[in-house]
Amino acid sequence: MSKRAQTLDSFFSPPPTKKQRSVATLSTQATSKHHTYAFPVPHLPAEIYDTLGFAPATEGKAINDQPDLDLLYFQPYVPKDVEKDLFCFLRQELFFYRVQYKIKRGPVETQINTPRYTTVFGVDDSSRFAEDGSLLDSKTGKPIPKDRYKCQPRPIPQCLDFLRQITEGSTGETYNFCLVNYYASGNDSISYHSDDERFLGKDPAIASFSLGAKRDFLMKHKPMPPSDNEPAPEAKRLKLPLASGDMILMRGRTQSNWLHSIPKRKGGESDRGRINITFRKAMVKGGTENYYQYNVGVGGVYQWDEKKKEMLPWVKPEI
Ligand SMILES: O=C(O)CCC(=O)C(=O)O
Ligand SMILES: [Fe+2]
Repeated sequence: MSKRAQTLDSFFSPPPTKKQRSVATLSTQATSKHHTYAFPVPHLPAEIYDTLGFAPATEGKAINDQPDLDLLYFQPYVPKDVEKDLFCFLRQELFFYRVQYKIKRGPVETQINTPRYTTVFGVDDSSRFAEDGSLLDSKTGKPIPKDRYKCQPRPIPQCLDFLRQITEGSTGETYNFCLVNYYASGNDSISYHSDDERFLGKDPAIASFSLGAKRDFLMKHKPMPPSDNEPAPEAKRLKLPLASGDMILMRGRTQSNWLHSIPKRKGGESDRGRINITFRKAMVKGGTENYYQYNVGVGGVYQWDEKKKEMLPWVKPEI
C-alpha cells in the first residue's frame, strides 16, 4: 500500500463510537501523560472531538499564481461551531515557554527574546515513541541509545495528535512534529523567515492552523538575482488575513523561495490572543534538537490564567 493510501485509510476509518468514547471520557478525565510534560494534557472533550471529525469544513483553494508559490488555503479548515472551543481548550491546557537564547555574530553576542509563547511536541523520523512513551529506533524497533538526543523529545498529546491525523488525511502528507505559537497581543510576532532547514528535507510541506484573533500573514519572494542586462524582477508580496479555523498548507518550492511573517499590530483584535499550530516532518535528529532548543529552551513554564486572562508563570504544586 502506498503511504498516501495508508494515510487516507486511517483518515476515513471511523472514530470511536459515542458509546465507546463516553466510557473513557465520562468515568475519568482522560489525559495524555509523559515524564517530559510540565503537567498532564487532557484529551479533547467529546463535543470538540466529534465536530473536529467533520474537518476540513471547506475545500482548500490553491494559490499558485506567483513564481515558486504553492499554497492550499482552507477558509476555514476547522468547523465554525468548534473553532472557539478548540482555541480556549488549547490555550488553557497546554504548557508554554517564552524562550530566550544568545546568538553570536563574530565577536558580538546578542540576547534574543522570542516575541511570542511557544511549545513543541514530536520526534524526527529516526525515532518513534512506543506505547509506554519510551523512544525506539525507527529502523530496529529497539530502544534508542541514551545519548541520541541532548533534548528530551515529547510525544504529541492526543488533543493535537487527532488534528495531525486528520491533517495527514486531507493533505496526503505525513507529519511527526507539532509546533505551537501563542501570540498574546499585537506586540507578539514572528519575523520574516522560511522553514527550509535541511533537516526537513527538500520541498517540505507545512500545515499551519490559525485559532483565535485574526492576524495578517505576510509573504514575500526571496530576492531574485538579476538576469543578463535586466534588473532584479519585482518581488511579489501577499497579505493573507488568517482567521480563526483557517489552515494554510505551504508546499513544493514555497519554503525555498518565499519568506513569511506575522508582523506586530497596534489595536484591533490582536489583543484577544492567537494560537498557531504547525505540523511538519523532520527527517533527522538535528531537527529534533533544533525544535526543542528554540521552542522549549531552558526557562520556566507558563500556563493560561482564566481569571486574570493572561499567561502566568506556572509553579509546580507541592505534593
Ligand atoms: O503564526 C503563524 O501563522 C506562522 C508561524 C510560523 O511561521 C512558524 O512557526 O514557523
Ligand atoms: Fe514559519
